[in-house]
Amino acid sequence: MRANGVVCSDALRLDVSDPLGVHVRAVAPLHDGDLVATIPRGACLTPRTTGAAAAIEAAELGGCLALAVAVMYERARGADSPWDAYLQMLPDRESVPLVWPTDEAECLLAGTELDKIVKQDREFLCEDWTECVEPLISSGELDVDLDDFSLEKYFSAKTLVSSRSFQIDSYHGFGMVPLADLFNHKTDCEHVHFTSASDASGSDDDEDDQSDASADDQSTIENPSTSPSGSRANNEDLEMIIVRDVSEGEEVYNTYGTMGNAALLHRYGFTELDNKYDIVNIDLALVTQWCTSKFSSRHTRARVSLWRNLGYSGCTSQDSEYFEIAYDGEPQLELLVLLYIINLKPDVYDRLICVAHDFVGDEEHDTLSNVVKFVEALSSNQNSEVNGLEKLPDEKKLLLSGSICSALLSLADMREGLFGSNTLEDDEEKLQACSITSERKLYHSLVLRVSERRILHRLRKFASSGSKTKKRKHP
Ligand SMILES: C[S@@+](CC[C@H](N)C(=O)[O-])C[C@H]1O[C@@H](n2cnc3c(N)ncnc32)[C@H](O)[C@@H]1O
Repeated sequence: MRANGVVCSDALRLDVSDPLGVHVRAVAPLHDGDLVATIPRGACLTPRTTGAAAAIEAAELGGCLALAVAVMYERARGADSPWDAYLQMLPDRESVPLVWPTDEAECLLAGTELDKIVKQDREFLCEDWTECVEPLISSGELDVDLDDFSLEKYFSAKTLVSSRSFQIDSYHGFGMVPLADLFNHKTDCEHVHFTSASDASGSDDDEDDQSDASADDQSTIENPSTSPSGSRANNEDLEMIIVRDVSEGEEVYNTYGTMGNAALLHRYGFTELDNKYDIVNIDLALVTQWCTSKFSSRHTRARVSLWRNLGYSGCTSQDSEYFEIAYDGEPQLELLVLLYIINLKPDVYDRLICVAHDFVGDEEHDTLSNVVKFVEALSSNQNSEVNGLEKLPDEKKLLLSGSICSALLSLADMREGLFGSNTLEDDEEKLQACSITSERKLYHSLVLRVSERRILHRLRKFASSGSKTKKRKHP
């Protein structure tokens, strides 16, 4: 296999028999360390290598937006494009939720981590198109037809960029890499790595690209050595190297990173059953909603404020703040601390706010240790608990009082309520009956729903076991 200077080992074969997409297979056994492909950087389609490079630079387009414009431009050039043969091999678009019919996406993703994100992506991409793409084409600088750069074509190009681009190096930024993008993904079991002999890949373009539908965990080329970001091109070829033995006939997998199902579906349009990197999030807004249903709004505001003054916060993205629940159902420590503070008795809370500032330590667990010790010392049942606190073997266990566990159970119910009125078992049955080939969108959205609901189930188990093993009256 040779094209545009791309060289690929004869030991690899492209299997195109699957309607769901191509697979790369080994024709002969491959061994750890084998070099299976070299790809000149100039063969990659990037904002620097495209014929539209000057216009893209003049318009100051960056990151994935610039790459999507490059893809649309080279597609519009047809046979005149040096990437014509490569582009002809690509699907028109990847079936990621961004391009699912709006009603269908809304219905299939309801309650999942992608529910809000996909709606936001659409809004941001429409803004990008109106503010950047349309003016660039209307300026006439590229001498192309606006139809080739329509909003629909922009969305399609974005799906290819999200599912097939790599961050090449600091000079090229994101690019489409022929051949390297033929390998499918397998979590933690990949056979091949994409590497460059040198140069830094640390472009910060993606940080500027707020509208990127997939800025999470962008595929990056591994660099054994790194050098400071530069503005000149590195001419060394990119390489694909075997990192795990492959038997003859076996599919050769790459890895797109360690991603949960929401990220995989968002960016690539597929999911994996039992993906240990799955998480489900609980928004801070849901916690405050629960809190105001039990206490007053004033109580809620004051307790969140104390939690913040102690140096805590949730994870943030776009305009939301949230807490992660891990695959095994364990909640993020910050959520437990917030629930702990919410549940403090008024007199304990009043004493704590006076000294909170002094309790903020360099390490998260120092702050927690200080707070818990202080609260325990004020509590009537201090004897049995204070001794155990000296070593702080596990901060999370310390926080699992009956009231916090019951708060977690309520939050699990509220989060589950976002999925609608059917049950996890209903979704599991639907998934069993669903075809991955003919009902692809339904299948992957059900895997996502089931994965997230199983985590909530494990959160309930976590909370129930916590409240059983630790019958404490405090706080
Ligand atoms: C970089 S391309 C890989 C090559 C691709 N199979 C093709 O047909 O050209 C990424 C796309 O391949 C598909 N894909 C990759 N890994 C997959 C997997 N483990 N299960 C299902 N689809 C996968 C998804 O459609 C994804 O968007």
